[in-house]
Amino acid sequence: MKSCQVVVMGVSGSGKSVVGEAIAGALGAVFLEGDAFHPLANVEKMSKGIPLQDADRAGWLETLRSEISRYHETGQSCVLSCSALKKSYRDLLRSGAPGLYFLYLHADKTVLRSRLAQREGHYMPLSLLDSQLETLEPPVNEDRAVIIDAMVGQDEVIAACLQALKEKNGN
Ligand SMILES: Nc1ncnc2c1ncn2[C@@H]1O[C@H](COP(=O)(O)OP(=O)(O)O)[C@@H](O)[C@H]1O
Ligand SMILES: O=C(O)[C@H](O)[C@@H](O)[C@H](O)[C@H](O)COP(=O)(O)O
Repeated sequence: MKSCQVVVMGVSGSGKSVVGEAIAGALGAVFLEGDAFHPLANVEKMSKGIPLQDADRAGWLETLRSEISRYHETGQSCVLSCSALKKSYRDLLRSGAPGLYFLYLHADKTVLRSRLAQREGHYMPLSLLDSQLETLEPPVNEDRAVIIDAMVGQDEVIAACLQALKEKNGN
């Protein structure tokens, strides 16, 4: 199987973490939880309901870029969950791992709100969803980026992601 590096992207509640972990398992790839790489200052901000700005995200994205770069350089597969809301953030990640795939989990606000309202044990409050949606630049017509309908059941979303990678990368 050809190795690949993949980012599962989308706003809070779209399913990046659960879907990312599942597809990493199916591919025999390492799963990298993007949220685990935030500096404490970012977590504190988000916990207080303060949206992150470009400057807050810069160091975090740089860390993620160097993480996926290690996998690219050693020819190992990894799946990273990361909101990657703006094209400039995605381009930064691409610079660390040429050929990087993006799977964008798309869901509408009503679905996202209800999922976040039910999610437990996460620092990200529901109140930040609006700013996430305002900041989001969907990866339309971007190289190796696939838009996945994430409003269906989790297993269907995972299957659609794996199918997309199979078509693009032969996995
Ligand atoms: N396709 C889905 N259908 C129903 N619930 C889902 C689906 N995908 C994710 N969830 C649930 O929604 C919540 C948010 O998922 P999560 O993976 O934490 O999203 P993100 O990492 O994008 O913020 C979790 O409680 C998760 O179990
Ligand atoms: O699981 C979530 O709710 C999200 O992943 C959330 O934690 C946030 O989206 C990012 O970690 C970083 O913040 P930005 O999306 O504002 O860059």
